[in-house]
Amino acid sequence: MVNTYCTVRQNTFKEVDFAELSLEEVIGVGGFGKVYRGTWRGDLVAVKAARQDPDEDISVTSQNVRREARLFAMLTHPNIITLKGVCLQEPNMCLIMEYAAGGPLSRALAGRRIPPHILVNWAVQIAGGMLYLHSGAIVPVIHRDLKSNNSNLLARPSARGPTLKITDFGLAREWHKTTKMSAAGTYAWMAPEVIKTSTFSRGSDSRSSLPAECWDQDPHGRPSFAAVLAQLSALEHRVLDEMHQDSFHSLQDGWKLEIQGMFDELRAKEKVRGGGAPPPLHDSSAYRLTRTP
Ligand SMILES: Nc1ncnc2c1ncn2[C@@H]1O[C@H](COP(=O)(O)OP(=O)(O)OP(=O)(O)O)[C@@H](O)[C@H]1O
Repeated sequence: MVNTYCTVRQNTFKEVDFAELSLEEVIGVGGFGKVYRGTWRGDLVAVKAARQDPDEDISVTSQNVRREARLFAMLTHPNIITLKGVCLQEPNMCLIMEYAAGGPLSRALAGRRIPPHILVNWAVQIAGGMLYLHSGAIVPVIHRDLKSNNSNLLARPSARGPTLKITDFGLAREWHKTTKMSAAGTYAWMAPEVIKTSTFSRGSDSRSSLPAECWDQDPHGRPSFAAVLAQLSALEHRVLDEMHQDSFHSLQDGWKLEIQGMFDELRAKEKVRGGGAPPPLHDSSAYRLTRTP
């Protein structure tokens, strides 16, 4: 039996014995490795197994798992997925997380039309989680890969106002250690300065958000998550009282066309620069960059 607490600087994570885990099915595959639904001590959990790169020494994989676990373990917020424990037994190194049964936000958004007040509430929850990461956590953290695949619903979207949880801290970094680092993230969600110069800041996280000022080319011109949250909270009340669902959905169709146009333009520019046409946006794996620290 392992079950000890490992304290590394101020961060503590619970070490779990692999024999205590029961893995049921693969629910997704990310840059870090496969994610399984499983059970641990009677609770449903999501188990994120570390992928072992054949060209990489196992000690490097172990270091990466410890780094993600240390950072993840110090985060406590209703909109951040909870890390329950870590298995450091080679070759079964994995993170054991609270299970979000409702699936990724990307899937919920691609399905049926969601009423505007629920959409705005989801945005409020994400902004709340991001504000905590940037300003409320023991050490401020930059996520670096905020996107709809990395926001999971705790329950099915049909449930009334399900809780949203931000996941995937494989690329996240403590703020004081983060300015310039190797490119990592997902192109479609990246801030321009990250694509051009690999320079990260709190502003590069808020680029993945709304309102329109978040799209400012200058990261210093983008609002903080405190400002984003204040605007969204005010909007949440207005939407419920004033917004007619049909007019909202036709607005949404307009935005989709506008965003599609922007991406078509980007693809065309990329083609002119000689790199050939980038792959279609729905092929998100093609837009992944390396995970090197
Ligand atoms: N705690 C969780 N509960 C339920 N499902 C989860 C949980 N964590 C991750 N998943 C699911 O597992 C899949 C893979 O997640 P992961 O965060 O590893 O990769 P990703 O974000 O899809 O890709 P990448 O890591 O390359 O950015 C996603 O579909 C996600 O919804």
